[in-house]
Amino acid sequence: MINNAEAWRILDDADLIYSEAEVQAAITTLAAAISARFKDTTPLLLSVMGGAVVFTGQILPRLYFPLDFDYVHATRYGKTTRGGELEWIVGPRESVAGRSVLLLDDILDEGHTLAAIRSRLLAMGAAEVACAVLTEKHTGQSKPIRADFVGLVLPNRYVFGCGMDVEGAWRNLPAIYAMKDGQT
Ligand SMILES: O=P(O)(O)OC[C@H]1O[C@H](OP(=O)(O)OP(=O)(O)O)[C@H](O)[C@@H]1O
Ligand SMILES: Nc1nc2[nH]cnc2c(=O)[nH]1
Repeated sequence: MINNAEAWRILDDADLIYSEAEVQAAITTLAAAISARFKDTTPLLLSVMGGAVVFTGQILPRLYFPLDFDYVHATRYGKTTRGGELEWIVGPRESVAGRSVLLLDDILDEGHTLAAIRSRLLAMGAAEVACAVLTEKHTGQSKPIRADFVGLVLPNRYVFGCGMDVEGAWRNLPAIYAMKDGQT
């Protein structure tokens, strides 16, 4: 992880993209839409660790339907700002077979992470896989997956806060920031 002084310098130089109040409003709106869709279903919610930890903890108490909860852990950015091969740390359990699954993640960027997780779940027999993301980045490129629920749209910059890290740091921030251009 980056050192303390470097982490503070990155935050000092960053631009605020969404305030804590804007993030909370988006999560409330998302929770209402997801609750309307799943109220008769009892889906399995799968949180994609580690970036989804904040989004998951904040949206779960706002969801108003019976649900099962579990997680998968996969990463393709590691401590860098560029995506690579997806590394599985904890895969889905066999019990996904036959289930209606809702994936929760912090960000849909190029889409490779959620596309790979979705494919694996379907190969394991999941009945359907939907995706809810706190944020989606406008990359200007086509993506291998579309999210069913998107909270906030992001510019094409490396962002952090609300579960998203910059070189391991700042997942804990309640707002969303973009790194100064040229720092990635
Ligand atoms: O749409 P993509 O371009 O595939 O990127 C999205 C993924 O990138 C981040 O995970 P990361 O690999 O950084 O691991 P983390 O969850 O531990 O931060 C984020 O949590 C998403 O899962
Ligand atoms: N922290 C962080 N993780 C990501 N994963 C994919 N895109 C991003 C991003 O902009 N920031």
